[in-house]
Amino acid sequence: MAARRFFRSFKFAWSGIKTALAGEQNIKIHLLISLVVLGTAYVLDFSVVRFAILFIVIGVVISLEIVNTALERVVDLVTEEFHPLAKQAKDMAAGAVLVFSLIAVIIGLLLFVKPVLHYLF
Ligand SMILES: Nc1ncnc2c1ncn2[C@@H]1O[C@H](COP(=O)(O)OP(=O)(O)OP(=O)(O)O)[C@@H](O)[C@H]1O
Repeated sequence: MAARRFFRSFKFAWSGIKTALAGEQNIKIHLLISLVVLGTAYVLDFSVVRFAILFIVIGVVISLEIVNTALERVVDLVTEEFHPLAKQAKDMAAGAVLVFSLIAVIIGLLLFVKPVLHYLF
């Protein structure tokens, strides 16, 4: 019973990921960039710890994008009229994505600048 409930929840979660991917260009772009970043890390012979950091950052960025998309859907469900609270909710969710995206860029620079320079020169 518990296992069946777990697999049902997993199916719904997987369906949510597919819906977000189908409807959101941003998430597709994030996935593409993530693959390029992981490929580059492989070429640069990154350590396990560096790969783990990359996976955490990629996971958080994509998860935040999905939560942001879910929140946009809920706001649109509540009102299609202009409402200051709808604006605040959407803008704050977008702000959360932006905050972590900036952190991700800083982490990326910290991880990649030295190895890339070492690889090139
Ligand atoms: N019902 C609303 N009332 C007031 N402002 C809104 C409303 N819906 C959207 N907005 C404003 O317009 C902006 C764009 O809204 P939209 O729904 O297109 O989201 P988006 O951030 O562009 O999403 P997407 O990632 O799908 O492009 C929001 O960030 C918000 O500032």
